[in-house]
Amino acid sequence: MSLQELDFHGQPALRLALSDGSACTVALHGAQVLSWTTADGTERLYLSPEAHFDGRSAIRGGVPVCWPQFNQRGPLPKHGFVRNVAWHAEASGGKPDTLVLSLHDNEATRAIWPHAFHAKLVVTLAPHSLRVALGIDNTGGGPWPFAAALHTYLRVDDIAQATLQGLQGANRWDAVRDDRHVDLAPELRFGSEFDSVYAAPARPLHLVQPSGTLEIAQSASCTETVVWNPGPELSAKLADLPDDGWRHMLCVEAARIDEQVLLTPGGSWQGWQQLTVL
Ligand SMILES: O=P(O)(O)OC[C@H]1O[C@@H](O)[C@H](O)[C@@H](O)[C@@H]1O
Repeated sequence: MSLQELDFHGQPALRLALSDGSACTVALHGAQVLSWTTADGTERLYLSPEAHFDGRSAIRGGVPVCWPQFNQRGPLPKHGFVRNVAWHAEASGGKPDTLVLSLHDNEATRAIWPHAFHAKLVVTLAPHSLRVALGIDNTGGGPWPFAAALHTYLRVDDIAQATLQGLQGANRWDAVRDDRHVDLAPELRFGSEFDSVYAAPARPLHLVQPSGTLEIAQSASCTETVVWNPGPELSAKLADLPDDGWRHMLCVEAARIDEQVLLTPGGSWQGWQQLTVL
């Protein structure tokens, strides 16, 4: 087990490694997990080779934390502001397999969103799994609502050969077509822009590829699962993604969107996503 501070493309980051050889790297900027490798050396997360590491922009890849707003559903910057600011490393309370990052409201956050909060991201590494948990405390004097998402970019060998299973029967809002329906497909395949918000099923999803299967579980407090792949046209338009980036990634996000959380003073909320290599 080892914990190392490092410079990752000019950004301060922490790297946690287990004795079996698995490791994860988390940037303080956005408390963003940027890499997760299992003992066999396989990278499980997608990080764009054209991502911006300027200490302001959201980093394209890994696990961006979207809070307190999802996407453009509100007046705040897209996906909220915590992915655009530096968090702090905290002691992990004697848990050597865990990284803890923390963000308290400050002058800069209150200029964007006038509320007192403490956000905590707890990243727990095990030989075949990675768990990312977002905790939110209301440290102010009044209640406020929020949405949230752990916007995970999963690395895929070839999107044409990947399927996502477990969403059959789930209510879906297809954002590309602005269409609501129950998804009847036994498995999802990808080839063009895919952007949908699903009512999260109770059971984990499976990302199935010829090289193996990844199980994706999330807390019941995350009531939606977002599935996003930009496809070739949007990929070509996104400055921080290579034109063929869409072939190597699939975002499967543990989210809380439609019914926002209303957190009262002193109240706490937690949401998590767990990835397990089967
Ligand atoms: O480019 P951003 O701000 O990181 O957002 C990426 C995507 O994030 C997804 O969660 C949304 O469903 C998409 O609509 C959005 O395009």
